[in-house]
Amino acid sequence: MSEPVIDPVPQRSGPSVVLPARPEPLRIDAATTAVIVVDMQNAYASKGGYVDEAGFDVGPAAGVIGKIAQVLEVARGAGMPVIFLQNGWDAGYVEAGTEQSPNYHKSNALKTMRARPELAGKFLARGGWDYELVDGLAPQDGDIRVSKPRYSAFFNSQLDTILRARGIRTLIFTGIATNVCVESTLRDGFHLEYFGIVIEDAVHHLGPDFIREASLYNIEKFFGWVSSLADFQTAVGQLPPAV
Ligand SMILES: NC(=O)N/C=C\C(=O)O
Repeated sequence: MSEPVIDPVPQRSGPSVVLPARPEPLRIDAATTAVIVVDMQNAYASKGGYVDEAGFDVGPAAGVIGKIAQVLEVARGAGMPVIFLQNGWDAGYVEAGTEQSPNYHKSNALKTMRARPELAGKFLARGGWDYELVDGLAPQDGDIRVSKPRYSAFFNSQLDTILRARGIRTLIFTGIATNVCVESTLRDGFHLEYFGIVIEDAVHHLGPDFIREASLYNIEKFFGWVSSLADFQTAVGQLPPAV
């Protein structure tokens, strides 16, 4: 490996490994790195969920569930914190905003429910099936769940506090959608001094395929790094098992 290895925590004390990534490899460890599972909810990954009803292709999302499960297996084995994000609002949609909020006008969930009144209250409401995490990615003891009312998990949520309180500096991103909530959260994390690494085969985009390439280019060139499931498994598998 010829590139210089970027080390977010040069003063770290415990064992660490080098994770191959684009444009450079990074040194990571279980104490200062967390896996972020972005919005793996029925809304985004299940037939009959919000994005399916809104006309997006939810089919490929199913394949991402298995990839994310493999990321979580090796991460948990090394004692790396796992944080599940869930996007949505209270059942009365107060948190979704009024016509004075851009969310009211841009959320495809809200627009679809307004256009199809029979779906009112069905999408992204806490307590409902659409808001819940998919069956194939049930949180385990010790995992952390963070709710968020907008695309970026660094606004109006506890994520930044939870990460700082644990000394987390590097975030491993998985989930849906590459080009919306994944990229939004990784970009805001960049501005908050977090090192963001997206696992390119453990994320799925919303929209045409070119938007996936565009989002990964953006992340690689300007906001973070891009790695793969296989490289993550190989690297993190070299860390000592969690006690
Ligand atoms: N999780 C996401 O990337 N969501 C994208 C759109 C939406 O929530 O309306």
